[in-house]
Amino acid sequence: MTPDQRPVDGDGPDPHLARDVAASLRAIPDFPEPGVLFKDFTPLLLDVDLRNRVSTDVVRRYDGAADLVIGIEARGFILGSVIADRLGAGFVPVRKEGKLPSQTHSVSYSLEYGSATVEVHTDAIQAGQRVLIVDDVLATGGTAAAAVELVRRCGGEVVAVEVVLELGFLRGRDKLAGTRVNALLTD
Ligand SMILES: O=P(O)(O)OC[C@H]1O[C@H](OP(=O)(O)OP(=O)(O)O)[C@H](O)[C@@H]1O
Ligand SMILES: Nc1ncnc2[nH]cnc12
Repeated sequence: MTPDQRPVDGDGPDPHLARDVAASLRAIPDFPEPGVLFKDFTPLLLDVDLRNRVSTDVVRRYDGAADLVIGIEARGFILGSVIADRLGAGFVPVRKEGKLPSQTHSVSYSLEYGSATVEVHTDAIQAGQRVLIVDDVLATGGTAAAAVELVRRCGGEVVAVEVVLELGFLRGRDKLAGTRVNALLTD
């Protein structure tokens, strides 16, 4: 049975997923600037089976519970769109400043290396829609908190923030009080 054919319901948690994801991540010192240990998840994307196990794990948690999935530019687009497909949910890109062509809501924040502004189309999320936010890494929490704020400005309801890796020492969850946060793996 290929990973895509595995049943979602009744298929219990994947007991070795966190271990296998941890083994696939690559740590690059001093990227993108001195002092940052960058966790690179591109090896995970190369591994078809592992990538499918990650999305299966997320889909199992939110099957029927989300109308939309947000992926945050750029790395959040990759798993976010796969998960949206498998949930049968619409996909909403949250993009860095100036990239979305129509009217936007906009939130600025700081992260482990620098600061940024993210935007969403004002008409992408309708009032009351249930929105799952997907990204690869939760570090300081600035990016995820900005995405939560964008959903609220549109009148949507945040179901949860789902990430592959949480850098616990940066205490990103502190910026997400009241929001369900799930990480496959915490460092
Ligand atoms: O919790 P935070 O401190 O906000 O950091 C987490 C964010 O940092 C990375 O994105 P980055 O802005 O580097 O953009 P990229 O996905 O385009 O590489 C990562 O993909 C998260 O979105
Ligand atoms: N240390 C880190 N590795 C990968 N992505 C990140 N985003 C913010 N901090 C990061």
